Amino acid sequence: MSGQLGHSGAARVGIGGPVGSGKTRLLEQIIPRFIQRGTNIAVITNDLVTHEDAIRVRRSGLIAPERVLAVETGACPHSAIREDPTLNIQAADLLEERFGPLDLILIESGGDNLASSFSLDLVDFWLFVIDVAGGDDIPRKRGLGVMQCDLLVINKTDLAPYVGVDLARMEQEARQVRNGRAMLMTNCATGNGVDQIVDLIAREVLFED
Ligand SMILES: Nc1nc2c(ncn2[C@@H]2O[C@H](COP(=O)(O)OP(=O)(O)OP(=O)(O)O)[C@@H](O)[C@H]2O)c(=O)[nH]1
Repeated sequence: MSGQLGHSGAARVGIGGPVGSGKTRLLEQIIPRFIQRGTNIAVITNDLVTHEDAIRVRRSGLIAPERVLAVETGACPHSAIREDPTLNIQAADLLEERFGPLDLILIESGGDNLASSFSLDLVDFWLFVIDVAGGDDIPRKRGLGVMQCDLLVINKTDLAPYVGVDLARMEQEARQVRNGRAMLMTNCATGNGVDQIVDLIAREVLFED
């Protein structure tokens, strides 16, 4: 990211990745940490034809439910975060109007494939979440999400022994593919590694110390 936001209002951070990699769980881990820091936040979730993720986050009790908006993306989840992000931009503007000045809007994408990415008209910074159980060959496949995101998150590290994944090798291969760009490992079931993600967003996106 350039150090300048491409729009007025809150910083916008996207969370994308394959179905089931742990995007919503990561959101549930991130939200209380930012609230604890005093960051004024709101959330947008994208789902194909339901509002399931938004309902889950609203019910979590982690954030005031009215600060969570759902975008229904229809057939193609990545069109709403990349090709035509109008619905998401409108949702962000609405949250800003209702609760602004906001510091941060977290935008979770619907689960998609390894080629999904966020439009920079929509977000200032985006995370791509893959998981260990999805296979240790995922970084080697050099999908757009893995390559281009601002921060690659490898989640479900706790499952490595159960799915025969050599975590150190997976990490090393991901680092090679990322060519020095940010990458963190997490266990979002327990919250291990999530503090580092929050610190990185605070530093790189919110320009806090
Ligand atoms: N063991 C383990 N389970 C996890 C971890 N992170 C998420 N899960 C579980 O994995 C499942 C999928 O997590 P979600 O957060 O719903 O995944 P998602 O990426 O939001 O899924 P979609 O929205 O359907 O794309 C849930 O049962 C989570 O509780 C982790 O680090 N370790």
